[in-house]
Amino acid sequence: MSRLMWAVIPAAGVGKRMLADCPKQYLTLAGQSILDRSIAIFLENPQIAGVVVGISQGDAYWPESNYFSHDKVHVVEGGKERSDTVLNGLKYLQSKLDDRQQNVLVHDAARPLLTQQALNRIIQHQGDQGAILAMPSRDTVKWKMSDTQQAEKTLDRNNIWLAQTPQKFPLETLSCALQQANELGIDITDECSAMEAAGYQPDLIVGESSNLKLTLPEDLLIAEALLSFLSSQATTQNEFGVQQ
Ligand SMILES: Nc1ccn([C@@H]2O[C@H](COP(=O)(O)OP(=O)(O)OP(=O)(O)O)[C@@H](O)[C@H]2O)c(=O)n1
Ligand SMILES: C[C@](O)(CO)[C@H](O)COP(=O)(O)O
Repeated sequence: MSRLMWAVIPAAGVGKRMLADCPKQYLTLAGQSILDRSIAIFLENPQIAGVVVGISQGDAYWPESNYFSHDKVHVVEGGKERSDTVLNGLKYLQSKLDDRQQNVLVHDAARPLLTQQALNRIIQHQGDQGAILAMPSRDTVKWKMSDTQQAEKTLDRNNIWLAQTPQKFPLETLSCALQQANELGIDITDECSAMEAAGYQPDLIVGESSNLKLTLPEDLLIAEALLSFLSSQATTQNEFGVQQ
């Protein structure tokens, strides 16, 4: 039997673009907080050992979570940037795990609609340079001129993939790649960027368009609709997506 996997969930952002009166991970979707939904997805998967959540210092909302004192949920302090929060989570795992090169998953708290099918796809993926969930672009993609609001060219969309989470990498390699990117001042918005900068070529696994990152106020409305769509699908499909 393969070893159980750890997940790091960065949840220390302020959600500026959401324009809400609390950090967006504490807004509720059908009665449950976005953060609790994200944590629950991992705890419900039998291949997950535990979850490390990055929480801001003095976060007054976290104690209200259903997972505040759950034995499989461990908390680390959030950092200034998302990558700093992730690094804190990785450092915690490095101090806890014997095999420091075991694969770990990193997933945004702000993506509460990840399905078990997509999570299983990335957990089961075999490959030595890591992997991420991503979606092929379905739009025509323009490259904008740097100085004006004009199109300079059209990119080949076959080569454009939009990054999602979870992203899966060997613990020590990812930690080194993130630290190196920090030291070199490279702008890192996901783990894969750090790995690319360190010379790796992670695999792209097809994600799901429903695995939305809740960023803007209107995303909440879309998420409510997707949630009810996914719930109706779940009652008619098994974990392999087969109609029952
Ligand atoms: N210093 C930070 C910044 C972000 N995050 C987390 O990283 C994920 C993805 O980031 P994003 O969607 O950009 O969240 P925010 O930074 O909160 O949003 P905004 O940029 O609108 O402020 C979120 O789960 C967020 O809580 C984090 O743990 N630590
Ligand atoms: C990691 C991520 O979710 C991949 O899409 C994303 O990079 C998070 O940060 P963003 O820069 O706010 O999209």
